[in-house]
Amino acid sequence: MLIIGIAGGTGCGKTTVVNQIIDQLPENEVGVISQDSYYKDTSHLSYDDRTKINFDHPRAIDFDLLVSHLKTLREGKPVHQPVYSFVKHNRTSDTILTNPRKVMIVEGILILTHAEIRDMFDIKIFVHADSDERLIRRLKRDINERGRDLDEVLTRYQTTLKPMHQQFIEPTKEYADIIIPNNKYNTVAVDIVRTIINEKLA
Ligand SMILES: Nc1ncnc2c1ncn2[C@@H]1O[C@H](COP(=O)(O)OP(=O)(O)O)[C@@H](O)[C@H]1O
Ligand SMILES: O=c1ccn([C@@H]2O[C@H](COP(=O)(O)O)[C@@H](O)[C@H]2O)c(=O)[nH]1
Repeated sequence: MLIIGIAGGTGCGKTTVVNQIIDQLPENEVGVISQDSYYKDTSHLSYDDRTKINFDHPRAIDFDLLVSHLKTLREGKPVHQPVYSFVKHNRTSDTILTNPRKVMIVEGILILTHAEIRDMFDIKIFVHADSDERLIRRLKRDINERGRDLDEVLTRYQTTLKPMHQQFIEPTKEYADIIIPNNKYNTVAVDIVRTIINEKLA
């Protein structure tokens, strides 16, 4: 199994890059794990308390479960990947049966902060977009798709997104084997990663 980790700050385009990579690959050969699925279960908190969580700090992630799922997949066994609701700020009661594939892509803002997970990756990729570009994309996406308003996104950006990015996410760029500049759509970089995957699948 080839495991590829794709990190980068919120709005840099990780999900988009992953979708572009897998779009032209055989469905049953490549699997995707999203770090967002592994936000800790916070059902014991009220909605109001959940909105106050710092979702950009590594402690918000259930890394133990993510490590255990990656190990299970590497052993050739399926896992039940949790499903997360950004609207409710919580895990749902659903899971997605995720089967082991020849190539597994793991994507998320904080995946390169965790040494054990980092060591499981055969290839580490960091997607870069400038912070103003990321903020604009995040604003549009969170208002259109995640039930937020302008004030919520800007306040969260100032209080947690920006400081957590500087403290935890940006420093992990140094672990990357490949850095993808993504201020604009980068089809060349996507093609290169797909070529590497195709070699593994051949
Ligand atoms: N290169 C790009 N140029 C312009 N918009 C982009 C680009 N990549 C992604 N987007 C848009 O920005 C938003 C955030 O992208 P997404 O892939 O969800 O980022 P991430 O997963 O890193 O948070 C989405 O609405 C997406 O369509
Ligand atoms: O309930 C939640 C959980 C997380 N977030 C934000 O999501 C991003 C990470 O997802 P990307 O797709 O990489 O943007 C992170 O910055 C959290 O702040 C949230 O808004 N609500």
